[in-house]
Amino acid sequence: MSGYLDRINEANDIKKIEPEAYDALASEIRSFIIESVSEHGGHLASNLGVVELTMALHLCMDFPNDKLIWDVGHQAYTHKLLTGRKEDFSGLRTFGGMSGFPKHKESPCDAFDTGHSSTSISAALGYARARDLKGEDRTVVAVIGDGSLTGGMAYEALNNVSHLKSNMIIVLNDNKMSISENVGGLSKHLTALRTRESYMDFKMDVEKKLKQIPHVGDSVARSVKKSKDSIRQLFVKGGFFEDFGIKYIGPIDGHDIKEMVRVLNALKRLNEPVVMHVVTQKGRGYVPAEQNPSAFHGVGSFDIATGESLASKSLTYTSVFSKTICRLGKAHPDVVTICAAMPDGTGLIAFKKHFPGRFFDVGIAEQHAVTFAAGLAAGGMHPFVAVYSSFLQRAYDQIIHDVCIQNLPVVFCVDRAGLVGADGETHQGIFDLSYLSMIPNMTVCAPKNKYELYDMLYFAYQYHGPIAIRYPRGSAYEGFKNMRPPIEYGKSELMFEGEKIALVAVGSMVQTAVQVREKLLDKGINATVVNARFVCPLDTECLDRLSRDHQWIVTMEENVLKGGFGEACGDYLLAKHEDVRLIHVGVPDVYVEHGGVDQLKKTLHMDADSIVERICSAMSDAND
Ligand SMILES: Cc1ncc(C[n+]2csc(CCOP(=O)(O)OP(=O)(O)O)c2C)c(N)n1
Ligand SMILES: CC(=O)[C@@H](O)[C@H](O)COP(=O)(O)O
Ligand SMILES: [Mg+2]
Repeated sequence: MSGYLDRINEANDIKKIEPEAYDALASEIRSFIIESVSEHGGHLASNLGVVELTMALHLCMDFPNDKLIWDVGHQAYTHKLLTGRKEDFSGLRTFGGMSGFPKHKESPCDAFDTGHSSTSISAALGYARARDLKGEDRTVVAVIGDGSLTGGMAYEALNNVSHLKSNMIIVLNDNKMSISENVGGLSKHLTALRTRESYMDFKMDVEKKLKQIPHVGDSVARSVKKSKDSIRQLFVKGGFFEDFGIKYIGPIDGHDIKEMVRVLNALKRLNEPVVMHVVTQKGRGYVPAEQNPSAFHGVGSFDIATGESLASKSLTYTSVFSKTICRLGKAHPDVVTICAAMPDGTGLIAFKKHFPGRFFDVGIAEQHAVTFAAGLAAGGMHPFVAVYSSFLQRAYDQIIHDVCIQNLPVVFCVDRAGLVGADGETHQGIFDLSYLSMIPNMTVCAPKNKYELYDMLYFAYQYHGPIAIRYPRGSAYEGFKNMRPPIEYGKSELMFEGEKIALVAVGSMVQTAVQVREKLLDKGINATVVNARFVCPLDTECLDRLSRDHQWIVTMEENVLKGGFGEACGDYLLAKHEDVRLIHVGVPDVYVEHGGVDQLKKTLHMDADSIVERICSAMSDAND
């Protein structure tokens, strides 16, 4: 390998690389990304697809003055490499190491932090307008994928872009894929744009027409005006964007650096917004990812030679949900399922296979997913919306306005609830207990193990109102198989009866509570353990009983403390039982960065050892 990548130590260094070496640099970048991701895990296929596009953008932009905003941000690895962060890949997505997403605090070249989809056009428009208002000179570019363009926010932004007419470039990175197959009318429209005859005409014509654009010389204003007319000839008429009032150019080969550089340099001189449609191949340069981009969208460590995962395979809560929802679907023809572009991640892919007519992937459109579910429920179906906790944040008003006020029977299957690990602060599912349990008519519950998830899903089908079941990413706990009393609405489960200290835990923290109990037993303390099961409504009868028999009540949840289970218990108990002493274990008032879940729990003092230490020290303080 000739070490072109080694010559890139900071932003803009790519401009020193001779054009004949661009292909070699691209292939070095690909090898580097494949190696890093094979070790640490990460978003492989999307990153491999945008190597040339990122190089072209870096050749035309001046960092950090110019602003490049990546939608979702899962495809920014080449951008990180080209802005001097090669060494940081040794800590990619690990605790204290480099994030897998753009982070302004990591580099001034990361203009805007992302993680959730469809925000880039709004943010870029904000940057462009701020530039105009302040009289600054900078290029602003948003890069949005075809999947992310299914999100409603993108259209709200395009509507505003069309109105404000600020100078900005929207690069539409079309790889014909979301995480899974892209869906819907937009996807069909992009296919039409890609395949219409003018694409070939455009490719043949582009060089000739660009040559007609005069160089920006002494009189910038005059030549810009002239060049605008020439550039205008390149735009293709009649597509969605044109109809929306925004210029459209493309489709352009997203692996042809020189062509993209020529077009970008021309577009920079325009004084209005433009969509540049590039076509890329997801997973390019790594055969297993090219063949199965969905499987290599987000991966754990894997063997480069075979593409086989090296991560240990265990039964996940997602797969328990997946199997259970299929059983429910078979038994009950009114069961319908909805996901927002996550059929694989949520485990609905099996339901789709068995009941294609009752499965709906609505694209990256959580808001629509929830109101669509409300409509289905109003129309007599029983919808199960499977969604990640952090993405459900998008649909807050829809949960209240469309589901809960009407008390409709929608089941929210909230996956990735709690700490998710390597994706970090944008993806931690640590707010749902707070944001859901404050809504009137909403029921919120969390299973302690795989059996309880099964039982809760069946319970949710019988229950006729809005109900959320939240469960974590990763392995399903298989312990306490024999502790399986039937689910009773709003009732907790007494698992171990002790004295003095009661540990009242939610979902994933039940396992930790039992570990705490064992460690306390070693110290001669026999603590009670209660599995809360329901966060909303609270089992106040149980809380009354516990506060009569115990001096300490320790609440435990994988959720922010603010507005969470502990706070709700505290509000109830302190009003009624003045003597009871409370300890609340949960996520403090901070954003939790990326890292292994166990490591994060230690750092947040949510692991069994830290909790025991805290209990012992609180007890000894109280005795002093
Ligand atoms: C609000 C929200 N919902 C879901 C996701 C999960 N997600 C991350 S990337 C992605 C697909 C994006 O597709 P596209 O924009 O085409 O990018 P590609 O991966 O194809 O490069 C999805 C659904 C998310 N990040 N944010
Ligand atoms: C970028 C993004 O939002 C998704 O790809 C997410 O990283 C998937 O997370 P899981 O790995 O938990 O499915
Ligand atoms: Mg895509």
